[in-house]
Amino acid sequence: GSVLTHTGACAHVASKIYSKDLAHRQACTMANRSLQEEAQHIDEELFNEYSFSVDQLMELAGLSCATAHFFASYGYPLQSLLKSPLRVLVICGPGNNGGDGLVCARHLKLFRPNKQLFQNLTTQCEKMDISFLTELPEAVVIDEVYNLVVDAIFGFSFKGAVREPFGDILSQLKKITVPIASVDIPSGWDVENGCPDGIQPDMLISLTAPKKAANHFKGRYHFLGGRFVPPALEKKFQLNLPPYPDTDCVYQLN
Ligand SMILES: NC(=O)C1=CN([C@@H]2O[C@H](COP(=O)(O)OP(=O)(O)OC[C@H]3O[C@@H](n4cnc5c(N)ncnc54)[C@H](OP(=O)(O)O)[C@@H]3O)[C@@H](O)[C@H]2O)[C@@H](O)CC1
Ligand SMILES: [K+]
Repeated sequence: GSVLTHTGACAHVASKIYSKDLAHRQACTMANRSLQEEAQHIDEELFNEYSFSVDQLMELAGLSCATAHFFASYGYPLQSLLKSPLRVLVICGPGNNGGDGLVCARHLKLFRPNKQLFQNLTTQCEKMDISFLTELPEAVVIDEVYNLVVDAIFGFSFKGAVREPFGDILSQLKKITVPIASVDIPSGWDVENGCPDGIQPDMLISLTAPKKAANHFKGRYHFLGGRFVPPALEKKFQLNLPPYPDTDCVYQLN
């Protein structure tokens, strides 16, 4: 796998009960406050009230993403992944969504920003011989070399018009034909309203709970990951999370 960072992975039918719950939750939430705010409130409570550290949650989030890609290899039959060996390009943005991408890359291999956390994640990737790119290859090169692109550029804190160099990166991603797997939210999408002209990933791994923009997701695989929400927090925010089976850290929604 390769990682591109910038400064700064099956049952097929979604659980009908869960879909209803999701619709119910979204109806409730829309009446109260925006889901971008809700995601940020849940994030704050996990850290402040429940004493989790960002490293802990990021590790679980990244592991969910890597596991979702593994499950999806059943959805993307290996023979359909013509390029051999399997190569995954993980594109990491400047925030915690990018951190999830770095963890995902490490788990997939069995990741450079300034913060110590990202430096540590980068060291862990380098020690596993995961190569780092400083520039995004041309769309034709990505199509030729990689089987899958992991989009870990922006998560729930993205807002406003996309700033460079990310606008250019997202434009390139709109031209590729290899499937894109987006971590938490397709990058560049408005967290609530989506983005009809934006990238259209084939897979979405929602973390903690699907964000409102997930209603606009048209790809084939939607997973929920991040099995770390304490029951009291789930109840408070009426998340109605589905029952993760056994020890699974991802749940396929569709
Ligand atoms: N419990 C949880 O919830 C967990 C959450 N986790 C993960 O964290 C993610 C949220 O992470 P996050 O809050 O660090 O922000 P994220 O979305 O990565 O991006 C912020 C960066 O983007 C930039 N930026 C923003 N808008 C921009 C624009 N228009 N154009 C260009 N740049 C723009 C912004 O720059 P700034 O505006 O600050 O200058 C900043 O650098 C969440 O989705 C999930 O994946 C898990 O790790 C663990 C558990
Ligand atoms: K993303």
